[in-house]
Amino acid sequence: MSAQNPYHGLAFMKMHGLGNDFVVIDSRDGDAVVTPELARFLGDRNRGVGFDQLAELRPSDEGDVHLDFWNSDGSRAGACGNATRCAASYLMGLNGTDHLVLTTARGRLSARREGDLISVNMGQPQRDWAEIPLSRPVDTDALPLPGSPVAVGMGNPHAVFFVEDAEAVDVAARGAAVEHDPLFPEATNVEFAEIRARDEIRMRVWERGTGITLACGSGACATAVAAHVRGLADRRVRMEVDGGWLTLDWRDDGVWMTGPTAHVFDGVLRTGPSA
Ligand SMILES: N[C@H](CCC[C@H](N)C(=O)O)C(=O)O
Repeated sequence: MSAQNPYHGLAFMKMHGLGNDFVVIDSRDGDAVVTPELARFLGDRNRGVGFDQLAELRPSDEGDVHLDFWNSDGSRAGACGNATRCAASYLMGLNGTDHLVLTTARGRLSARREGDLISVNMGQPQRDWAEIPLSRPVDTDALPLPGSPVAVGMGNPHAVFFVEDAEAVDVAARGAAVEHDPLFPEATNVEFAEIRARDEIRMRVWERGTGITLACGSGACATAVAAHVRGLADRRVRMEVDGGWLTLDWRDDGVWMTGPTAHVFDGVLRTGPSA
């Protein structure tokens, strides 16, 4: 008989924001447990649980909670807006509060309950964003030209392409081609945005380390920033992603993102990656 797996008994929660789905592990009271192997195991939709990102809750000296994020390929993500909103909703429920402060790799983020929705301030876009000059020879079949992307940092990298018709984009082919382009030394998340009006954008996303997802909160923030920087949209926009609608508002104190969250079920592992 084989020895019991060391992850036997590990409790987790399954949550999503607009179908951007997460496994959330609350490790505030003990040691951190997540490793790249555990992330890959839990992220496997056939042999594990399945998620777009894994979030681990840790104690925080500077806020109510600290969050660490992983992608389903085991890589780390510096930011995850929808998982931040989900974790905030969970903790607000536990604490009986409508406001809290979360710390992540990029710093302190404020979250608020707004009726049924949760808002988080994802901070200011990082100042290294820029128009990317695609001056070197480009394989136009591989990159979604015409139009060079706007690179926006929201604690993680994003390349936002503006397109005439977001539905017509082959997100899997184009996204995968851009994700590991040498322009992006840390690889990149890739957004395809169609401007419908100055206050409405349709966006589809290819996430670094995960692939197509139904929503990407930091990507939605990056898209709103990119659209405003290009002069295409106001600072406050509604955004339709594959999983529903978000509101983005680039204020003086950062980019606020508002939308729904869902806590779907809780589970307990019986097995895990082999030790
Ligand atoms: N779904 C997340 C973003 C994940 C980004 C991740 N794929 C990365 O490697 O940066 C969000 O709601 O912001």
